[in-house]
Amino acid sequence: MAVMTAAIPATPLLEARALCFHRQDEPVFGPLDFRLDAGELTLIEGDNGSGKTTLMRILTGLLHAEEGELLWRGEPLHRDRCVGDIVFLGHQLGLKSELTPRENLRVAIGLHGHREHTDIDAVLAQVGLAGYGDEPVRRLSAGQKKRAALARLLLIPATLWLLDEPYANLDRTGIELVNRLLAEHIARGGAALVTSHGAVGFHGGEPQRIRMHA
Ligand SMILES: Nc1ncnc2c1ncn2[C@@H]1O[C@H](COP(=O)(O)OP(=O)(O)OP(=O)(O)O)[C@@H](O)[C@H]1O
Repeated sequence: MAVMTAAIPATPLLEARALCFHRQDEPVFGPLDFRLDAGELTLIEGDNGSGKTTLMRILTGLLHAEEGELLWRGEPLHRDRCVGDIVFLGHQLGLKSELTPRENLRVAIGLHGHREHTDIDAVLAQVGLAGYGDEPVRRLSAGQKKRAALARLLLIPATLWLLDEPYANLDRTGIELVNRLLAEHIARGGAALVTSHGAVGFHGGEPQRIRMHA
């Protein structure tokens, strides 16, 4: 006799259920529902001011959404529980301008851990900063600073990348670099939420989309 077994849906990496955010009682966005699984890339789309950066800040624990649920691996998302597992690259790149890229990367590894089989020199070369590792960050161009921030993504073992306008300030090879890094991250079972006002030339198939509106 054949035994029928119902498929049990796997717990998503990240799930939002009826998530809403208000400022001074004015809605910024929501209710928002989405799920993100390992090996998936999702684009967050919306007009200026629709709440994309706000959502990213909520996901990193910098802001709190009073309404709705946010689950990380099936449990309420708390910053302490996902330190090192979620990394945010926003408009502020999180680099100390007096330190060199190499020193900044050492700090990042010290705070968030070190991904296996990676080293700083190889990663600097990968992002096009070979020869700039020992320059203070303040002497780098905007695009070079962005590349130094992208290098951090490669060195720490985070599963979820939150990238807010990752293509800003990058030239054509930099844009290709972001697309390649995303494709590799997704292929090794990582996940990414990405905002962009430009077209995203992601190589790993058609991404999911979240549309933000108040
Ligand atoms: N620090 C703040 N204090 C008060 N209101 C803010 C603050 N930051 C953002 N807002 C407001 O929250 C709303 C959402 O802003 P947010 O930066 O999340 O939008 P966004 O979709 O990322 O916009 P953009 O596409 O322009 O980057 C906007 O109306 C904005 O004015």
